Amino acid sequence: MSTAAFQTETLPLDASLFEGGGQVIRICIGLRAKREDPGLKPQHVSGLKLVQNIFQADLQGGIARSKEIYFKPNEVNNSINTFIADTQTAGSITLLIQISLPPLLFSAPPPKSKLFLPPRSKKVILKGGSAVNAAPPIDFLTEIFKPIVEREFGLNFDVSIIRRGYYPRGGGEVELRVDPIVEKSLKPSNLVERGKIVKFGKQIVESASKILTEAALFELESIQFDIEINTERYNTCKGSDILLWAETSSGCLISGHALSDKKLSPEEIGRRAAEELIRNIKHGGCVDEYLQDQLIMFMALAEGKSNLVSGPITSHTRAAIHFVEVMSGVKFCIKKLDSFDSNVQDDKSEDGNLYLIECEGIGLKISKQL
Ligand SMILES: Nc1ncnc2c1ncn2[C@@H]1O[C@H](COP(=O)(O)OP(=O)(O)OP(=O)(O)O)[C@@H](O)[C@H]1O
Repeated sequence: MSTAAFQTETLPLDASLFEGGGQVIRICIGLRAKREDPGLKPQHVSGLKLVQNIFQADLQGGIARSKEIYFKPNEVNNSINTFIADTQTAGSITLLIQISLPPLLFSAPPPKSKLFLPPRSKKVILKGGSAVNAAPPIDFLTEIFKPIVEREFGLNFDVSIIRRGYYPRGGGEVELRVDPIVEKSLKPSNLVERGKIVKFGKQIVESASKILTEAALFELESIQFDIEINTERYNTCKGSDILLWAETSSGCLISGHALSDKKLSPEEIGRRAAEELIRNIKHGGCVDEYLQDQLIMFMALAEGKSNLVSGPITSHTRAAIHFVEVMSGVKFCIKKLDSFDSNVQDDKSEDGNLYLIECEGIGLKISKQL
């Protein structure tokens, strides 16, 4: 494997820097420290164990509440094609996907002969919560993250939702199937043009209420309403959530989400999702406040220069940039854009807080061993 600038020596990492959350573990198998309840949560342990299995890694301290871990990856375990990760709780399934997707993309053994056979896809069965607080809901993964990373970076994976599951019971199940990439790198992304909104979409999982949807749509009327709305609706008796998104003429997808909460009325939940979407539309960037940090690792792994125009830089993005830089040697540059009118078109940034995030990726590649 061409590991370019990737670290091969033992690297001590201080996971209390920046956001200091589970995101740090997912990026570089570090630790979450700057939290009210520091140490590993069960869902982080499940993620670590999954990656430990993929890499046949040496893992020490991989237990709940641990404040220090040692992780040393070895060869990819190519004798297993289906891995299983079960949070045993309503731990987020999508955060398990966040930790396992990059390693699975580069998990194929290097081809040994000139005769090139595509590697078999890897499957992971994931169990836990499909929409939980402070994590991507599964619909964000399928409707926003997947189409953007597949198009921008040239990778492929499939996600099948077998069952949805909510806090506190969990019980959700998702199958992830990843096509490992061999003999090529990820291509660099170029998300700089926001374009005009051409479509709104919404995905609703609800146990009872139509009010939730109506409230969200009412809120959306304040921005624009003469466009097609694509609705998907699912019924489940375990919980509800709503994902709204806007699609633009240049192919950007921008989301707003809210989860059911006993303390909130359905109107309030619908309104929150719409407010989040409107906030993310108004800044004029090409991604919402969540996709922003989720693209950083792929930008660093791709071959060549990636550009991303986004709204205000989140603390998750700053954390992702810091740890990705430490692990890969890639340098990110963030420039404030004073005027980017030609790219913002009808949706001008409210406060001019548009930023360009750039980096020259390392072009990680699994190459032939001849
Ligand atoms: N509504 C949402 N839509 C899409 N992505 C989301 C949403 N809410 C949170 N995320 C993403 O979930 C990830 C959360 O990372 P974070 O480190 O905060 O989580 P964590 O593992 O639960 O850690 P901790 O428990 O320490 O907070 C980030 O990548 C963030 O962008």
